[in-house]
Amino acid sequence: MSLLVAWQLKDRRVLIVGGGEIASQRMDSILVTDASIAVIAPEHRLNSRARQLIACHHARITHHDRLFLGPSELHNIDMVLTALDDPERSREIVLMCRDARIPVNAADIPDLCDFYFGAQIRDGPLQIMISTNGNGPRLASRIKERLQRALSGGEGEAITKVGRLRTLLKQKAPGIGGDQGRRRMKWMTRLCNEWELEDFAQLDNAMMKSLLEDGWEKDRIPSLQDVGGTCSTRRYHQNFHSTIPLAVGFFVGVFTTALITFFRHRK
Ligand SMILES: C[C@@]1(CC(=O)O)c2cc3[nH]c(cc4nc(cc5[nH]c(cc(n2)[C@H]1CCC(=O)O)[C@@](C)(CC(=O)O)[C@@H]5CCC(=O)O)C(CC(=O)O)=C4CCC(=O)O)c(CCC(=O)O)c3CC(=O)O
Ligand SMILES: NC(=O)C1=CN([C@@H]2O[C@H](COP(=O)(O)OP(=O)(O)OC[C@H]3O[C@@H](n4cnc5c(N)ncnc54)[C@H](O)[C@@H]3O)[C@@H](O)[C@H]2O)C=CC1
Repeated sequence: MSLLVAWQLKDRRVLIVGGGEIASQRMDSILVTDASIAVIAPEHRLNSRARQLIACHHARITHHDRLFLGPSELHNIDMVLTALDDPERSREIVLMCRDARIPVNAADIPDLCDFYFGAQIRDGPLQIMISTNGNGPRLASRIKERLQRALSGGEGEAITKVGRLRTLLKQKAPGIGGDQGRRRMKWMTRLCNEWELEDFAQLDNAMMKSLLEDGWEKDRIPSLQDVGGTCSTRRYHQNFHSTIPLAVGFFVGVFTTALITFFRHRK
């Protein structure tokens, strides 16, 4: 099994060796982070996506038109990803990374990887990774599709707004730990538990202000309506869906009673 972490790559340099389909997928994944990227691969064997990414992100990606030379390529590199059609060379590069104590992923040699990629779902600050620890990559992809269907699509926006609210709250009630920190965490936890996830997406600056004034300052959790929001459609649908079986049961009951009464009267 692996340790699942969200790896921060700010101010880090990632080396991608190879320029084919898998290498271009790696570029996409690393571009989401704040790392700078070096790509070593012969120009004539870059696939169209790799070519496009290198052209569009010249401030982030530096392309070196050559085969991987040796350990000198690893100078000042924090992470290495190999995606080569040459397993022997890939293995050699992994061993060079081991010597240099640089974490490495080789797309074709799971046994030698320090970490794996996984199927990813992204929505704003929300990231979900599905790992099968090398057992079934295609199944990871199918599980991703299942999870995508279960999400509303509003989660990213809700998380962004909660992030902004937490920043405002920390400005209002600063400090790390202590009584203030405990009170802050307790209030945020209560708010996140009591509101529907989608409700947070509605928060604008004015609503955040009144949430902090009427909520945080009075040590209570106002409703979404209290701060000027409207009942979320998701909650409406959930309530609506849970009402359907009750309503059907009620009408079936009324109908059956009416039938019994009707036939009794006819006798
Ligand atoms: C160990 C790992 C190393 C790593 O790359 O980090 C690895 C290794 C290998 N994959 C191979 C094959 C395929 N990989 C995919 C797809 C994905 N592979 C991904 C990750 C990983 N692949 C890591 C483990 C992830 C885990 O935990 O399961 C995903 C999730 C993420 C990503 O690549 O970014 C991405 C789906 C992304 C998405 O759809 O969202 C497909 C299907 C397809 O292309 O649709 C196939 C063909 C069908 C099949 O084999 O299942 C082979 C060749 C096997 C052979 O020769 O037979 C090897 C090497 C080997 O196993 O020896
Ligand atoms: N992890 C995964 O999800 C998957 C991994 N793979 C494996 O990933 C590897 C790469 O696959 P693709 O991108 O489809 O291959 P590809 O054939 O499209 O690209 C290979 C690239 O490596 C470059 N290259 C080869 N030797 C090099 C060297 N010494 N220095 C620099 N660049 C070099 C080539 O110029 C080319 O750009 C394969 O070994 C394949 O088995 C394949 C499918 C899925």
